[in-house]
Amino acid sequence: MQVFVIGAGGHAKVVIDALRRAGTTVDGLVDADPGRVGSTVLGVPVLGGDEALERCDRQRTRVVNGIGAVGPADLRAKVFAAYRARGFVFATLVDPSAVVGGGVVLDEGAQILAGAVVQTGCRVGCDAIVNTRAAIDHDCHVGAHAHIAPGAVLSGDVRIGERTLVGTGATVIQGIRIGSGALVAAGAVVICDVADGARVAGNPARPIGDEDCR
Ligand SMILES: CC(=O)SCCNC(=O)CCNC(=O)[C@H](O)C(C)(C)COP(=O)(O)OP(=O)(O)OC[C@H]1O[C@@H](n2cnc3c(N)ncnc32)[C@H](O)[C@@H]1OP(=O)(O)O
Repeated sequence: MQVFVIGAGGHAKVVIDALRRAGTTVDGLVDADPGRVGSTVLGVPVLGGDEALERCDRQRTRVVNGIGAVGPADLRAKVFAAYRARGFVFATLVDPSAVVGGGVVLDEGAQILAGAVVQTGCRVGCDAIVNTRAAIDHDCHVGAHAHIAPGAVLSGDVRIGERTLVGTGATVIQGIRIGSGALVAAGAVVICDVADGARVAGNPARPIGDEDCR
């Protein structure tokens, strides 16, 4: 099986490193920036733009999303959809230092990174990231393309909508529902539900901008 990482920035670097720890060789990177073609990331060559993989046998190729997200993950989701439409399959990635409980469901392309903990009964949606040392307790559902950033904590039975960012070091108490395309700021403590598209920050988390925290 050949493995290619999409993107050649910081998240791609972390993903390559995790894949190697898991015993997987990365054959190349693709990146939309023509200026990066011919360069290397951790010794892995940037082969070209999206067209670079066109002739790959889809059955013998896996791709890994190396595009990070510091807000709602619109670009990451768009790239995932475009590659799926071209017949590519995304590899699911679990860093060997992560703990994944019994019965956890990881959908296609989910990424569980170094030191993360995903407790029993959780589901991590397509292309979602559980980043470095994030902790997700029992029975949480993380939506497709959502990003649980480094050190964030979800207590039990939390729901996170698609493309939502739960920022670095944020804490979400048990049973909370956070909508799609939302943003929880770094360090926030979320004690009430958050609407689709809302941005919240602080302890307790309150809206920044015009959105409601219900
Ligand atoms: C491996 C990796 O690197 S993964 C990366 C993960 N990254 C993150 O988690 C970053 C999450 N982003 C944040 O927390 C950002 O600060 C954001 C998105 C919430 C705000 O960013 P911006 O849109 O640029 O807003 P801005 O910095 O102008 O702040 C707007 C207001 O919110 C406040 N604010 C911003 N961030 C926070 C925060 N984390 N906690 C509390 N208040 C905050 C600001 O003080 C400001 O308040 P004011 O209007 O009273 O002055």
